[in-house]
Amino acid sequence: MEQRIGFIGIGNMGNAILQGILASNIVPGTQIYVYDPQLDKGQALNQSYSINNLESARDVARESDIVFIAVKPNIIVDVLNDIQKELKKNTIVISIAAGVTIKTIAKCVGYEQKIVRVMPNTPALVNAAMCSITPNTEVTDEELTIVESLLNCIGATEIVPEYLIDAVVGASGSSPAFVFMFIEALADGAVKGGLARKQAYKFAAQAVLGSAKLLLETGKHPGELKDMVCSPAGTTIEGVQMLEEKGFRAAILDAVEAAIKKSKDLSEK
Ligand SMILES: NC(=O)C1=CN([C@@H]2O[C@H](COP(=O)(O)OP(=O)(O)OC[C@H]3O[C@@H](n4cnc5c(N)ncnc54)[C@H](O)[C@@H]3O)[C@@H](O)[C@H]2O)C=CC1
Ligand SMILES: O=C(O)[C@@H]1CCC=N1
Repeated sequence: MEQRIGFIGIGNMGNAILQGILASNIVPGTQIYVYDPQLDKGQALNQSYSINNLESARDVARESDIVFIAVKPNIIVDVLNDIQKELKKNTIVISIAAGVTIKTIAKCVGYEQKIVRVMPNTPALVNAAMCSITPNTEVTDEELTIVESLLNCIGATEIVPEYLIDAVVGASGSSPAFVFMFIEALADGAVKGGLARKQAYKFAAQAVLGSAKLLLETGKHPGELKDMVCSPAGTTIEGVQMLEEKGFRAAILDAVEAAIKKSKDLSEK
């Protein structure tokens, strides 16, 4: 890929995307420009890849053809206003901020600028992200394909219209936190049953990982896969009944709905 890629903010998510792109070798480190105030100026970052650690967000914007803005939502407007004059006509601005709309971004960088909203999740740190991608009308199909191939370096992608990003937040942006709570609870139960804590996390996490893989790879309905585990008069159906009694499905549905609502509220601010 010949484009120069910028990163403004390389915390959890920015760094995960950066590492995925570096590991995939689709862009050489010499074509990557980063700025994060938490890095010392000139600090060697990924020395073996020779990436460029610049002194300001503006410097990154000036050098880049595609720039990832991976700062917290509360400062993104300031960052966009700061870099706006440095963007070229064809620079693609990619925001991963939750609750910051394309309109808000366009107000800062101009309505003719190419803008893409992406909603990733923390499994990006282990190349297992799920990212939604939403381009504005200035982005061509060819440019969208380039953005997709960059994000495919950290996991799977789907293109969605902007009004569905809030639902993506509920389904995959925020949901890793819910899944970790589930794994923690599974392990607590196993510890109660006598398993050592460390082994309990391994059994619980591998069961979640394997179940997700089984669903994705077979394409079967989750209900059918659940039924495959429930032997007549067996152990599992006892647990299933307990989850139904305690309102497990309703609790998850409510949690996702709450995350979606918050995402919508943030977007409307
Ligand atoms: N953490 C998550 O699960 C997800 C986060 N996001 C979005 O990703 C964005 C980043 O979140 P995280 O990586 O979790 O946060 P983080 O706090 O780990 O990273 C933000 C980085 O921005 C840097 N920064 C602060 N001011 C800056 C400036 N003026 N210029 C350049 N860099 C600056 C900070 O030093 C920090 O390293 C947020 O907008 C969030 O909404 C989206 C999906 C999932
Ligand atoms: O909690 C948040 O606001 C971010 C966005 C999606 C996941 N984490």
